[in-house]
Amino acid sequence: MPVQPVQVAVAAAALAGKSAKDAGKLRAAYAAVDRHVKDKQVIGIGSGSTIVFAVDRLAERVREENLTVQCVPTSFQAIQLIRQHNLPLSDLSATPKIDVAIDGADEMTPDLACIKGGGGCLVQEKIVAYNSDTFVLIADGSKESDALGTKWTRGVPIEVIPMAYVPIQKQLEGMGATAKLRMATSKAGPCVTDNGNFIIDAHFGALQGDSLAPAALEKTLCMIPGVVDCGLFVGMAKEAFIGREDGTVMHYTRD
Ligand SMILES: O=C[C@H](O)[C@H](O)[C@H](O)COP(=O)(O)O
Repeated sequence: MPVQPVQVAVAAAALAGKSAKDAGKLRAAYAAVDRHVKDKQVIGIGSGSTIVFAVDRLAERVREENLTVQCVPTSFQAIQLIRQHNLPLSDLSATPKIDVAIDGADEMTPDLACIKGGGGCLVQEKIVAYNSDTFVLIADGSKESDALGTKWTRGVPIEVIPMAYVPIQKQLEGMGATAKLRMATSKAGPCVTDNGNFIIDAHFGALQGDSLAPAALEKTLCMIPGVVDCGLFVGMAKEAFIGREDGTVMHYTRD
């Protein structure tokens, strides 16, 4: 897969006080917004910490260039970000065809397969990505990986219907995974998603080999009754911008 460095113009003030990791997220986010956002587009807004920088830059460009855009959120967090920046909020009913969706990733391989859902948002993210002409990942350099499951070892997030979580957990354990029900922080009990479901984090080790290859595992997991979707996104992203700690931004493209 082609990968090459790209130039990104970022004002020094935007980087002031940021850690090298956050600066990497910011540069990646700015690179994606600057290359992909155009007037009159419908834009999918992802979730997580990296997308915050993308929405900042999007709002700046909308103000400065007087752009007209529609923003389709992938989570409640994204709705809040869109509203806080006074950007036009849309949804898939009003604007079912998205021009470009931009979103973060927890781990990504050079073929742009990735694990998502570390922040509990994956189902709406996958729907928005699927309905986009172009799905673009943004991340800092810690997310680059040769094999999924080797850097992000908390497990593949799997969103499940609450009444089915125990049999699904047992099935995942039978497949050799360490499968944990994700618990909430600052609330007693399980983490409840924006869709009212639970998340099981299933760690299988490196996702390699016939049955554990990301594409095969994604299909297997999504076939289990009670599974709504999983955080494996394979063959979806067309491009990724990765901001490394040395200040470079690498641009991955998939043929
Ligand atoms: O559930 C969260 C989403 O999938 C995020 O896009 C993913 O976890 C990456 O988040 P961050 O940008 O904070 O690394």
